[in-house]
Amino acid sequence: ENPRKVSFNISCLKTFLCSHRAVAGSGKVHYLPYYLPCPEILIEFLVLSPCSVQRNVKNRKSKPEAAPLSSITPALAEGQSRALPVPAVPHGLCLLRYTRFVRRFLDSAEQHFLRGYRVNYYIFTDSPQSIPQPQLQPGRSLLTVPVQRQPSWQEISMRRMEAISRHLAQERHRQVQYLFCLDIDMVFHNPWGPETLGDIVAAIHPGYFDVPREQFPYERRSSSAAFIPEGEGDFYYGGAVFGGLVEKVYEFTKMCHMTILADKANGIMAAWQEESHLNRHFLSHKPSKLLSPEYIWDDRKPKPPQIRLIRFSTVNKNYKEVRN
Ligand SMILES: CC(=O)N[C@H]1[C@@H](OP(=O)(O)OP(=O)(O)OC[C@H]2O[C@@H](n3ccc(=O)[nH]c3=O)[C@H](O)[C@@H]2O)O[C@H](CO)[C@H](O)[C@@H]1O
Ligand SMILES: [Mn+2]
Repeated sequence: ENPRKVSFNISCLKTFLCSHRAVAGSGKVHYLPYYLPCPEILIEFLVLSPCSVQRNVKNRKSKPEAAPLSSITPALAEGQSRALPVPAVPHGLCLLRYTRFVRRFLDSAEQHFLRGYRVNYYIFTDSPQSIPQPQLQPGRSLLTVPVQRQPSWQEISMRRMEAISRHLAQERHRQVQYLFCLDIDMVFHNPWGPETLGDIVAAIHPGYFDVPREQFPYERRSSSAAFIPEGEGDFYYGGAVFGGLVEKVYEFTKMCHMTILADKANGIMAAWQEESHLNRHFLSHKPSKLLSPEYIWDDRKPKPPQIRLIRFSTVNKNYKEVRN
């Protein structure tokens, strides 16, 4: 079987053919001036000035450069993993009641996540003492990174862009080539192999792979730095899975953190928090690899025929109980 064969149809592919005349809010993306305490952040923010946002939208090629949807068979994935051991790091975040998801995440990752590779797990948590220390395969280790408690689930979810970029800046992961940043309320059901490695990797959100672009829940208010006008956008990407080369992920998380701070200074929170900023970023900086929803499924959704294998999926959780 041809391993490059796309495993399912995505009707939103047709949206590439649409023209993209709309320019961000007719070119007007205004940020109010605000104070940022860290000089490093200020310098980076200049990159995101209104004119560069507008230019990116205008110059956008009508076809994204994203790689075809990944559908390499597990057999090939495993064969490759033995040949090319590359260290990889999944970063999970669990604050408040989300520590309960850690064990299932780790146990299933040991079975399915990049088997045969050296892997360091980093769990970002406000409660290091409650993180289980399961037996890991040789060459794999688990580290906890303490992070501050946050006042709301929205803030927790958004702050991971800051936490990851800070952590990468400090650690300079010399040995590590690739990393993935993953929601912790998820579990591996099937192999996640080296077919997922790429410069900068995004995944198509399982709720939007078969809906027209007009229905993507992008941020639609032009006062937000995550704004995407009608008629723009390639895919709706999920916030729960992104990754790539360490340097690229560092740049990516730093940029998203900046745009989140810009919104915060303007008193606005994007429709889907950091996921909206991630989607805006990937509009002008195309991911080099796109993972199918096989890699970011949801246990509550039945498996449609287009999805061959559910590899990584959100567990069915009680939102009220874990978030409040
Ligand atoms: C499948 C998918 O793409 N999911 C995204 C979606 O909803 P989700 O429903 O998946 O959001 P969620 O409740 O899983 O929160 C995202 C993540 O933040 C962490 N967390 C959250 C709350 C908390 O009290 N403690 C804690 O540790 C944890 O790692 C969790 O996995 O939208 C969120 C932002 O609104 C994120 O972008 C998620 O990645
Ligand atoms: Mn989640």
